Amino acid sequence: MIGDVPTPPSLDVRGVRYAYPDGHVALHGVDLTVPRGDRVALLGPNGAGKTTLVLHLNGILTPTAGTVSVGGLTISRDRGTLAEIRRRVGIVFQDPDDQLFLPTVAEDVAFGPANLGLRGAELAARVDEALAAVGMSEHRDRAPHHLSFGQRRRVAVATVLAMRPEILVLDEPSSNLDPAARRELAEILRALPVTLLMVTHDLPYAAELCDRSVILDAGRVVADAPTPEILTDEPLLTKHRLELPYAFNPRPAPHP
Ligand SMILES: Nc1ncnc2c1ncn2[C@@H]1O[C@H](COP(=O)(O)OP(=O)(O)OP(=O)(O)O)[C@@H](O)[C@H]1O
Repeated sequence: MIGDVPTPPSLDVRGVRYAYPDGHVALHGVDLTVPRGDRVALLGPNGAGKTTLVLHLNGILTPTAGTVSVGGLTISRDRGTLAEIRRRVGIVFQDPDDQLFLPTVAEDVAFGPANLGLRGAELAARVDEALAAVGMSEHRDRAPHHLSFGQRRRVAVATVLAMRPEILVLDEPSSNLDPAARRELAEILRALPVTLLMVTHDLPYAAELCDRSVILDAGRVVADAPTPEILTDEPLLTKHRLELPYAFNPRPAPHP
């Protein structure tokens, strides 16, 4: 019966190994499953392989061994499959200016769904929905380069949301934001009803947004546990060059 078919995970990475052309092995058999609706932080020191893993999630890199599936669809070099994977995996890169290149905010947000063939009212609805989700509706007719960095990052998130992705992948979403913009973005991300994988060095951000954290080090998953458990394991953090800011409490008291 159709009702009994289990929902495939949003992301299923199985035994992914990757060697760069110069022979450097950046991933040594990574397994990572993210069920639909989960929010996972991907932590790890510089050079751990986080970016290399992210570049596998929409087929920019092809694993030397292993598989990556998104919502049950396994990535292959087939053009139709790759196009569908790129719709399903919304990656927000660290520099919003890599994702914004049209004269207005609304045009940038419309670009992806228009490429999917959406037009007219359907396209307009996608743009409205994505801009509303990141609180940027009133800036729709402005030039992206006239916005603040924090606003540009929110628009970059909207360009990806407009594709209605299966999973939203964020690379260092809190980097270069001032404290207010950092908090505003956290509130926006918390309210989004999407599966989320967030690469970050900002451990309090992981604690705020993700129930679960995974540590990658030297191309291997070395920990995968509830975020409060990871952030209170000082030997684990030290071993993998992760540091909490002074006076941060990873287990805040519940609200009365
Ligand atoms: N094009 C490349 N050719 C060869 N080796 C590379 C290439 N890109 C990255 N590497 C190496 O692969 C390893 C993983 O790099 P990666 O950028 O994925 O790490 P990261 O965890 O994202 O680091 P960071 O936190 O600094 O962004 C590193 O040892 C890096 O030097």
